[in-house]
Amino acid sequence: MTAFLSLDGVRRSFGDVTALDGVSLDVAEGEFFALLGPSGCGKTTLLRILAGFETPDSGTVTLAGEDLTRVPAHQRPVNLMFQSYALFPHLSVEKNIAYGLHREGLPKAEITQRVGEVLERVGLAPAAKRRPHQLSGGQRQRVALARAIVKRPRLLLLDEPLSALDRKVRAEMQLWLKQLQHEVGITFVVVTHDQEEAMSMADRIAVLHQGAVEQVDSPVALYGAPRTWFVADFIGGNNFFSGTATEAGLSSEALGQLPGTTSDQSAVSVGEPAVLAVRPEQITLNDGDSVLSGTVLDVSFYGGTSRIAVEVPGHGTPVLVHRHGAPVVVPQQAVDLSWGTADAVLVPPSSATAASAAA
Ligand SMILES: Nc1ncnc2c1ncn2[C@@H]1O[C@H](COP(=O)(O)OP(=O)(O)OP(=O)(O)O)[C@@H](O)[C@H]1O
Repeated sequence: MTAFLSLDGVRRSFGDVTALDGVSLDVAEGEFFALLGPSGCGKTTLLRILAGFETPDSGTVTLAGEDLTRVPAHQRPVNLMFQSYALFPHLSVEKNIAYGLHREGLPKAEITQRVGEVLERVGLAPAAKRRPHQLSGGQRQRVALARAIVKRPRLLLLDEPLSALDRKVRAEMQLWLKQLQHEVGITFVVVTHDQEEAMSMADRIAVLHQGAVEQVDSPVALYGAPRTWFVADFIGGNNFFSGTATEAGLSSEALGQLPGTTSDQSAVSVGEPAVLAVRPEQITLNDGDSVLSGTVLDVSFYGGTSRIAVEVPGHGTPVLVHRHGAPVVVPQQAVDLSWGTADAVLVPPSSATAASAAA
């Protein structure tokens, strides 16, 4: 991959809080890249450093071969779309969009043409004369995006772009945002704490934890081959079992041999302490094999999927199983659980996992 945007060893502390602890990342041109992590992991600080609103204590930021680390925000070919959208309430949609171009002193005819094009692109041409308060949340969000892309930045930064929208509109906008990015070809870096949002939109995701990058990968690779316990826990649901890594999975004192595999990049060696992560949808019930036996505690039907909690003697937390369609088991029923070697991943243990797996 040829890097378009590169961060190299970026550090930033606020007093004794280390917000970024040596972050290195490469983003390709035209990529839709997500920075994902829980509150306080440093994603906003990283975005502000990319925008030029914050200076790293050390490390560099390079865009298209140019060192941007000391370049002021207004001289960067970068635009940041704020979470709050920050639209001017007294200006019409088209004037909100044109505002930045007027400030750049572009000729009127060019402004009219560019604003017209962008209004069409975001589907807001019929609403051009309206004020922000006459728009829905989704439409306001489109105005904010139109205002950002009309300036034709090389890099567009989006801070939790969909967080103000309700669930249904958000799902529509995720699709729309991805299509828009594809059409305009601008490199997007989006910050989100919502893993589903990152997974549904981004080409690649950097998972941040306590100011450091845990893993950078495609959504499918993050889900299927997490390298660390944190990633396995943060991306989707997982059942965790702790024990010792073996050639064919995990050896657990209480549960015996559990099948699993080591992901290519994870740092787990045979004979060492490890945690086995098993996705609820990879576990089958009563299919003739038995890796674990237990008793059904609870069954819930979510329309399309059933979620079954199974109590397994020797394991402190219920094992969760998802299956398509209506439930085929009932509470108190004895069940056999099974999964294949390729369906579960070994990751290095962490103190938090060891505690919850043994609880
Ligand atoms: N200006 C500041 N002064 C002091 N501490 C700060 C400042 N900005 C950020 N921090 C601290 O740095 C850490 C990372 O903050 P940051 O805002 O980057 O996290 P985040 O992942 O974006 O979180 P959130 O999702 O809650 O916005 C936090 O512990 C935060 O309290």
